[in-house]
Amino acid sequence: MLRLNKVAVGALKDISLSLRGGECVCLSGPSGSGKSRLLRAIADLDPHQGDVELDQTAQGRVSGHAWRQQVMMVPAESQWWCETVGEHFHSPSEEPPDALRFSPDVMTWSVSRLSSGEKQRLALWRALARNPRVLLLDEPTANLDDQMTRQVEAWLVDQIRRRHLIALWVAHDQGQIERVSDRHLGIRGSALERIDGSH
Ligand SMILES: Nc1ncnc2c1ncn2[C@@H]1O[C@H](COP(=O)(O)OP(=O)(O)OP(=O)(O)O)[C@@H](O)[C@H]1O
Repeated sequence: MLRLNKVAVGALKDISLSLRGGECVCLSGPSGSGKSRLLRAIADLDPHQGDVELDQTAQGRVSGHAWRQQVMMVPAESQWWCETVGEHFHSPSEEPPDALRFSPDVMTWSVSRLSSGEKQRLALWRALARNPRVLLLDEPTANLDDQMTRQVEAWLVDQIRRRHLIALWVAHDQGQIERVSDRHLGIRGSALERIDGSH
């Protein structure tokens, strides 16, 4: 269980929330309303007020590095710091999941050739390959076409269910939110509200 207790970051105040394993919670809100900042605060990448706790371990009790091994954020723009794709994985011999539609030699690819959509799919795989407890997804399909979006959505939801991951997923597209979310929270001013019609 991931718990936020009275978290305040940027314009958001008093955010209290519990997220369970295997549950996919979508977060929406106007541009600039603070979605990415909230994810960064949960990942201990931005300073904030209030408490964040994972399975009774408070964020402040472990190093940022150790926290982020469990609480993995996949930002909208992924970072790549080595020359080849495989150097970013602990097990470069791993086969790419079918849903991501890569050829088996993708680990040998140079990062410089990657399209934005390839980077996005690889960043998702890289995050899951590290076996986190929590996935913080910032518009994970923003660079993908409709068909690939559906495939990646289905793959992510399946991974979230099977691995019992805690997932907070920033999304703008109402259709996507309806397809993937168990719960839909929207930013309204400084607060989070449950959006009507979420199941
Ligand atoms: N480190 C920071 N210090 C001060 N202000 C920041 C910082 N990071 C972001 N902001 C500001 O906080 C606000 C929220 O930014 P954030 O990136 O969280 O928005 P968002 O809801 O994710 O928007 P979008 O949908 O456009 O990606 C913006 O006005 C942004 O300029």
